[in-house]
Amino acid sequence: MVCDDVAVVPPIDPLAALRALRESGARPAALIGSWGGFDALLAPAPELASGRMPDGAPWLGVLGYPDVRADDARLLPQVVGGDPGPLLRRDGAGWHGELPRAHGGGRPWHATWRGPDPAAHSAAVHACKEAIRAGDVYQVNVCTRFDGRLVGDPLDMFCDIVARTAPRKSAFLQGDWGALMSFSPETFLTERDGHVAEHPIKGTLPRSEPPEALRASMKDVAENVMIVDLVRNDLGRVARIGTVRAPGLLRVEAAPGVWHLVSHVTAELRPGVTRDQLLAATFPPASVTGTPKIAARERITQWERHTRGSYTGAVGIDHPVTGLDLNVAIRTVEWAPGGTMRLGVGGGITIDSDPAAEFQECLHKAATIVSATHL
Ligand SMILES: C=C(O[C@@H]1C=C(C(=O)O)C=C[C@H]1O)C(=O)O
Repeated sequence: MVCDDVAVVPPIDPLAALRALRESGARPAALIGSWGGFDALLAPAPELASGRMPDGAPWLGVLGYPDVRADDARLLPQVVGGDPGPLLRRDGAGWHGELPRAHGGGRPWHATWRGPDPAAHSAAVHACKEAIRAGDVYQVNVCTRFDGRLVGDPLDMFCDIVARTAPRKSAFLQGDWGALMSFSPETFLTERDGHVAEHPIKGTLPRSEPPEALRASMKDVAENVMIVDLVRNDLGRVARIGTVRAPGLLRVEAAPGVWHLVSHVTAELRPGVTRDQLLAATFPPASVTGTPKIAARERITQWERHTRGSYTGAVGIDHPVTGLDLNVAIRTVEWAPGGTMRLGVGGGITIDSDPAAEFQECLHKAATIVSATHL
């Protein structure tokens, strides 16, 4: 195609399209990777408001982790969502919807991060192992946090990190309340025509290790299977009897910087189950809480030093063209106007956990985000 100074070619790369939408003055949202049968969904001007949950109408947004520590306030509202409006969608056949005609270039940004406190994390891991020994819990996902500052527009940080790392389920949301940059590899929950699925991840090794080592690790396999059982239990509360299945167990998949073990659990919803009931049965996600779930959530609030915020909640969409499709909001950066950022990291703790190795695993999970600079 021939371009001159004035001719403008519609961008076909979703990240270029996202940047072009910014030039039009709107505050676009984006879901990029694998979402409801599409590899990119762009909402040029979504109507996002604090507190709006999925209720069966078209919805795009974030559901933050519900629990808070009394001494650590949230950075962003717990729930932000609303009507995505017209969606630009890209699949194997190309784009559906009219792409912006503007050209959207990148702008420089600079992020600085302070890492989590190893001693506090280690204390939480020890407390967890004691609780497992006492028979209170079997596994708890124990988390900590990086704190950061961004000079620049979070949209540019999001685009550069997605371009470099291609997470399976990345998402970008923004508003007066702040912004969310989600670089998640994990699908939490999908639903379409009564078919429901969860794809829990549990088991992690850095990409420098051979992937076979993950399937050979008793600890990682046990961690995953415990969470599959919890997911089966969660879905069983809203599924037709006899329909909960685990058709794929312990598959090794590549994610930015790490290998993961991924399992797949499916079910048929009982007729009449509402979005509210489905989320009440399954949210917050099994893989980022622990088992038994209620006990694990109580312990998390005692042992972790930080309110998780959006981290370990879910980001996604509920729409006639995609069905319900939510990620687990891990590898997810919260940004508040002014530049403060938070990035939670954590992992499943079992009786076999070594505190130092668990801390190292947190660093591996964060590495592709906290080491990123403007390209
Ligand atoms: C909690 C995180 O990840 C979760 C814990 C995992 C593990 O323990 O192996 C793997 C994927 C996630 O379900 C995180 O990335 O912060």
